[in-house]
Amino acid sequence: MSQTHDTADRRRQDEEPLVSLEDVEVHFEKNQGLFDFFEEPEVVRAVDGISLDIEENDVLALVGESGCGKSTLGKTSIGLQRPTAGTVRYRGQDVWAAKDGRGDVDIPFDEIRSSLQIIHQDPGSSLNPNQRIVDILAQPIKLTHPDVGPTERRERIYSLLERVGMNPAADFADRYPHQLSGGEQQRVALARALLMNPDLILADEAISALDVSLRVEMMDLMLDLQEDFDTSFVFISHDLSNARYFAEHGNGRIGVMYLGELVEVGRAEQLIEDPGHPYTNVLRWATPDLALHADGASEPPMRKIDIPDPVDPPSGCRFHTRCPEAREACREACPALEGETGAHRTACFRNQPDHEYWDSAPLED
Ligand SMILES: Nc1ncnc2c1ncn2[C@@H]1O[C@H](COP(=O)(O)OP(=O)(O)OP(=O)(O)O)[C@@H](O)[C@H]1O
Repeated sequence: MSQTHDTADRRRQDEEPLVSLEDVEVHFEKNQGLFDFFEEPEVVRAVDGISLDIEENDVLALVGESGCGKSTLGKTSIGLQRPTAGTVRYRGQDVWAAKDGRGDVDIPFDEIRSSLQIIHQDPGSSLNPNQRIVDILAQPIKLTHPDVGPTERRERIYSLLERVGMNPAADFADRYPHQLSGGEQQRVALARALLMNPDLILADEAISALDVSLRVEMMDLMLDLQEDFDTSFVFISHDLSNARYFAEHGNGRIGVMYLGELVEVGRAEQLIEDPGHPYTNVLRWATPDLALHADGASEPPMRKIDIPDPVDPPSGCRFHTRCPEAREACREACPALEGETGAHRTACFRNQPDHEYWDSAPLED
């Protein structure tokens, strides 16, 4: 590639969102039982029709109840899960076209994957139990900076261990993962992700397994490092108060998922204080820490508690079977996530003053 072409490509890449999802779907075929062999396989619609941009130095906290598709969406955003439809781009490069070598590939798949890192809920299972911490952390340096010698490598590892709060580093570097607490293991996982110089880290329920007293400390650490290392974070949590803390302190957004769809995205403060989607209101009600309790109601603001089956989600708006505001129109059509990318967006007809929703009959069953 010529120098001019190279610079022009780089400029174009910098103008694109860091990660951009367009109409992304991830459908899984459910495992068949022995006697279902001749039946059509059942399909779990884990993620359906999601479009979303993640910018440089962005913070996005994804919330929703268990099984709504948060992890699948997160993994799809970092190129770990191939979507069954739609497009995932990294700086404008179609991630799966890069993987398959289709078309002009400006950014190789390996480069994309190393720029998009993950830390899991259970760091113990992702750290090699047979390696000392110093060797676990040496690997990414060897990969990204093969010229760095052993002394400098050790110095870099020690300084990063101290940066993630493992002080003095010498006390931790030669231990094995099982000799660390859960919180210390999570710090090592974070240090390992940072050594790849990532543009984005997916923290998938990364604080859920920690002691409550350590959760805020870990969120603060991730946010400090987010600034220092110029990286973006997608933070997954089933707990709205943690999502709020992370998004508010990181000056970011919250995305609310319901049955595979994104139903509301917005700045943390606005989304919590003035939710646009009735399901966000349910999450607020279910999160006593927020001290909001949806106008003090003792019952959840829902018609039904049961979660529908993601194999056969309800027609129209997927929340209509539980929504206290649902009308006939909600059973018939699916509201899109209205609004500009970056603005507060809600997928609910109630935010459209001229919608036929307002003239249709309330659902009673
Ligand atoms: N590899 C897979 N094969 C089949 N189904 C899957 C697979 N991964 C996820 N699912 C299903 O997709 C749906 C979404 O799962 P996902 O883990 O993304 O949700 P989640 O919101 O992160 O839930 P949790 O908080 O419980 O982890 C669930 O119904 C899940 O059972």
